[in-house]
Amino acid sequence: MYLSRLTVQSAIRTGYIRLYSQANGYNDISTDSSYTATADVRHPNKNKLGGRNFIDYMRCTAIGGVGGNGCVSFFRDTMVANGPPNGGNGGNGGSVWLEVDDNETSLSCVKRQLKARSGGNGQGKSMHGAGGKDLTVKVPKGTIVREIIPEQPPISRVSEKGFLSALENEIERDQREYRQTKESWFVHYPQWEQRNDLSKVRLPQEFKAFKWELEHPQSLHIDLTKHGQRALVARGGLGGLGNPHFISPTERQPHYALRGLPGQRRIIELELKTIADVGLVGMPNAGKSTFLSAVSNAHPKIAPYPFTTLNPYIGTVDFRDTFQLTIADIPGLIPGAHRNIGLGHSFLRHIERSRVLVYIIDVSGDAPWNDLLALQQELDLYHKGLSSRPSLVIANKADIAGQARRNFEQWQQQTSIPLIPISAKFRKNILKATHAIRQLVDQ
Ligand SMILES: Nc1nc2c(ncn2[C@@H]2O[C@H](COP(=O)(O)OP(=O)(O)OP(=O)(O)O)[C@@H](O)[C@H]2O)c(=O)[nH]1
Ligand SMILES: [Mg+2]
Repeated sequence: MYLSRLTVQSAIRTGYIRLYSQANGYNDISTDSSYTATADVRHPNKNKLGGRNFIDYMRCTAIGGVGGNGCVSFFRDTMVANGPPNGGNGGNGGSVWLEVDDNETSLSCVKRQLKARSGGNGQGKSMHGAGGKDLTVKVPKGTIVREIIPEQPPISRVSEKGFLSALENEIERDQREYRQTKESWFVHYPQWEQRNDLSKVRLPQEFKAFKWELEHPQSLHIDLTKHGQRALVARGGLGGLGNPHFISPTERQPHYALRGLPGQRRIIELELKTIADVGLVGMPNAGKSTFLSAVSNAHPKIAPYPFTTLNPYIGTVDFRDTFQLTIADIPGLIPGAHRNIGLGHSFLRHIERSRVLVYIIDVSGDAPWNDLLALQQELDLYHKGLSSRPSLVIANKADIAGQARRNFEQWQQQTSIPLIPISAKFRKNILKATHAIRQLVDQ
């Protein structure tokens, strides 16, 4: 059966694949080798598939709030014409945090730009500015945060010949730039820009340290794995200092104050790699979602056409002795998934961290053992050695008389991997399957 790229894409998106498949024998899709050989079904952005908003990878910019400026002000009263300085300090800018929340399942709520609030400016009468509010963004458990370091500008090259003079020029330019930037760190009293001499003013140590931190950022790589875990992704800028801070024996009435510093700015990459004890792997239509809904509290969509499940579902299995297991159901895999056929294999990241893999195979199909080999091959092509994780095979649809039993008996004789026949639809032999899975997880 040949399915053109457009037909399948639009059919999946609009749900028409059900009609299309019913007319063409949809059950053959997962096992028909011509399907895998000829179909070139690509999804440029699987996240947008079907209008769903499940997102497991994104890039965003985190920007800490700007610190408020310090204030230049002097005490004034009816009897005091030139009182002492009393400008308040600026408030610190807010920081951007990521926090794990178990109720989140996708990165779809994370905005492209995460910006915290700025600090308030200082005011006269020693009134300090308010601190900017932090921005806390909720992310699902299993989110990995990495920083993307922008490309550095090329280092200037100095020719061998005029080496010393070129070096001198460069140092002079650096000093000029430093003076200019130092000027820009201060606010002046009105019409005092020319009169203020900032050459001898020393910057506070914490400002220098913060500036150094801004210019030499530590790269970020955090794995958020526990509920409530927080990660600081962009620090808010420091608030500026009011003019009383600059009083010295030689300068009793400073007419300048320090500006607030900008917050950290980072481009970060968020990747969600779901954390579940068990990952379900299988061809489309094998009954993965039916199995998950039979054993757990999850209710994924179940339908008799391939690629019903388009994003991972996590279910929790409760045992009588309060033991709990989490199981991840992911979209079906087909041979060639590593070449982006079907839904591709990018969603395999959601079972990459599972300790145990459970293959759900439709035992009523032709040569189900070939399905297992194809799945293992795809797993290894995604991540070498992934298929050697502890695993077992659930031979589903054992209720289909005749073919299922013949296949199962033949298969059992030729394999060493544990095979458990079940009927997920009719809830048969489910307990045996869950206990076998638990044993594997316990090991
Ligand atoms: N007869 C029988 N049918 C089953 C059994 N388990 C699942 N089915 C049917 O198989 C079809 C596909 O089931 P799903 O659970 O959606 O399959 P899936 O593996 O999640 O499929 P995708 O999400 O598309 O990868 C549905 O019509 C189910 O009713 C079973 O044990 N016996
Ligand atoms: Mg499914």
